[in-house]
Amino acid sequence: MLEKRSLSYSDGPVPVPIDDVFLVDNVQRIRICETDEGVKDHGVLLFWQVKPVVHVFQLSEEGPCEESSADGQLSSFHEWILPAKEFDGIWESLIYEPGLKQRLLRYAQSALLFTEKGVDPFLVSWNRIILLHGPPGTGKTSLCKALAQKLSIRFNSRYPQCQLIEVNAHSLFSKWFSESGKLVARLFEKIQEMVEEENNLVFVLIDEVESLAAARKAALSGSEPSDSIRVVNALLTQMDKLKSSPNVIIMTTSNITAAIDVAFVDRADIKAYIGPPTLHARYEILRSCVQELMRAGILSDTEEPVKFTLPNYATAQERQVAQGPEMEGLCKMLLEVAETCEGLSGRSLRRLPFLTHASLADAYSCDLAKFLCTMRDTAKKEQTELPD
Ligand SMILES: Nc1ncnc2c1ncn2[C@@H]1O[C@H](COP(=O)(O)OP(=O)(O)OP(=O)(O)O)[C@@H](O)[C@H]1O
Repeated sequence: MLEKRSLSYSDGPVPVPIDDVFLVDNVQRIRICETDEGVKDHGVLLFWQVKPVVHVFQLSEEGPCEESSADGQLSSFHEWILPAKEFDGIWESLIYEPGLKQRLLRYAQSALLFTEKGVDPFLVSWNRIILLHGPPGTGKTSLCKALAQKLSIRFNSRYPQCQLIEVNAHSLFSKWFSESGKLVARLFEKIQEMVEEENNLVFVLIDEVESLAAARKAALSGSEPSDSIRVVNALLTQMDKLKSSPNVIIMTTSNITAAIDVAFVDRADIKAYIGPPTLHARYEILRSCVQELMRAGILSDTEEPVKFTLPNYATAQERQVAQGPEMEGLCKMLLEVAETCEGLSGRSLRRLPFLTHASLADAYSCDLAKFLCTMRDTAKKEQTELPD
């Protein structure tokens, strides 16, 4: 398709060409990604200057498989077959400062490549452990899932099967430590089983990893039974054991870095701070929300969904909006809302358009300018409710 049609492409979806029967019959959608890096200053590369890499995949619709303990009380982990339908589109929906997502992706790719090529770990060491930390609601868990999904697609010729095991550390260390020991053992037995199959790529996501530290500290202060410390140690040892398996990547998240077990932080190769969204990210997050409300026909006076696209941050910032003064006004308002939202998390931003809509007097007819005005007021209200 790329060779036949002489068109230029940028990152984003490409409609499946209706004149290509084979594609129409077999392909649901096509997306171009990561062209930005090779192209400087909005330049265009010719076809012979690029080497396109095509990944074809089918999403699994199986859903999560839940593992609960013998008494059925605690659910210790969820298992997903990747690429999963549920994680489709998360990568694109997460907006951070330029380069962050790429850095994580490249790191994981290098880690898998080093193992694949048999680099001696005594000479060059790497751990395949990622730690994302930062305030709540900044998309850490989603980013881990999106990264796993992306890698499962990128590496599907080497690893035709891919799984994500999502463990909630808090549930592992919650109440009964004697029970926790068994949970950890069972969990890692299961992971080990998967890892032994060399065509399997396994991602282990441990959320709220700071509860490890809490458990160890409580044990040291004597307020918890001493086997809690054994549980933490067991987990660390098991993680070390997994290190020798080439086909596993451990991803962890935490809301507070200071509290994470030092022994653990040290093991992580990449420690990325995921902070509250910058102005650029806030504008883009809100723009994608507004765009979706227009697509769904919620933001329009007429029955027809609105078809125009709001300009991106760079264009809005430079005030070079080509579509005329009305659009320039809308951009300015959206920028103002984004400025007002300073300090709000990505999660609150994605909720803001909903709260705005709920506070409208007439929910069935709302034009964009009025909506943006109300959104600014709602954002101010949300701001005042932020903790100090
Ligand atoms: N930078 C961002 N860009 C786009 N959406 C975001 C961003 N940050 C957060 N979100 C939205 O917030 C939601 C919550 O994210 P997620 O649960 O992954 O955050 P978290 O950092 O793991 O939170 P917590 O620490 O409270 O578990 C996501 O589904 C996403 O829609």
